[in-house]
Amino acid sequence: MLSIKNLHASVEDKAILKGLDLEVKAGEVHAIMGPNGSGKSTLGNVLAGREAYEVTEGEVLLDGSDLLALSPEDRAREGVFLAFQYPIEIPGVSNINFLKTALSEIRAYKGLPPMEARDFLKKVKEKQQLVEFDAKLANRSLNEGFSGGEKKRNEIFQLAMLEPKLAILDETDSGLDIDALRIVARGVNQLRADNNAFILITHYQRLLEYIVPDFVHVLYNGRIVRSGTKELALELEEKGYDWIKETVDA
Ligand SMILES: Nc1ncnc2c1ncn2[C@@H]1O[C@H](COP(=O)(O)OP(=O)(O)OP(=O)(O)O)[C@@H](O)[C@H]1O
Repeated sequence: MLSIKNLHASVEDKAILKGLDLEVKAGEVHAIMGPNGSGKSTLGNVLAGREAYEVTEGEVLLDGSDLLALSPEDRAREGVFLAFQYPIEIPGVSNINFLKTALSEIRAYKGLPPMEARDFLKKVKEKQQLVEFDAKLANRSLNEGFSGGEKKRNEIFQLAMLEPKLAILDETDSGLDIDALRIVARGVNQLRADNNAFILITHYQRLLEYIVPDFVHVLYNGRIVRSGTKELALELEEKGYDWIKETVDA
């Protein structure tokens, strides 16, 4: 599904990603861990196509097509979803209207007409139940005044509604409490399927107790320097990152 080869990217002329390789297949969940400042969020931002991030070398293919050639909007239409650490608030735009517009955009891109109102509402109900999302939140303005946990719930609800091919969840922030972690975990577990993939950026071994990833990668100094299974996350928890830095820097 996603193939990243020798990716180099800079922010304000500072090289952050320095030859990153990553292969993600459909049906897989990959966790990306690594010390502060190693480039984890930068990777998410580069994949989503955010402006400040300049790719200087390498390629990213999504189902064999050049992802980097697409605008951020078209990446989203192609099914790439990036959940930010701090989702924006849009007063005056209800969650439901936002999702209706987003879904119509995705369908139009695929040459499909907008969903019938009845079908859309059925889908809203079904997905609300699936991810246990409060109907009252769905009708409020997008993220306005939402608590951290409610924003997380909303993020998972958006995921459920938009059914992206590739979801990148940046959960780096230490402000997530245990409930928010559980919300994210439950949602991801419900939505995991053979035709989608997840990249979870996280500092938490704890999150990975709830979502068992197929692979764990350590990003250090702009490259993936170690990959393994969930045992690698346990090892990191126990030993910290210094042993990895020592082997890489040696
Ligand atoms: N928009 C930006 N402007 C300037 N510098 C940036 C920007 N985005 C990232 N950087 C810099 O790039 C480096 C990598 O940041 P990034 O957020 O990707 O690391 P991270 O691995 O996610 O870190 P953390 O674990 O602390 O969240 C940092 O030195 C950061 O200051």
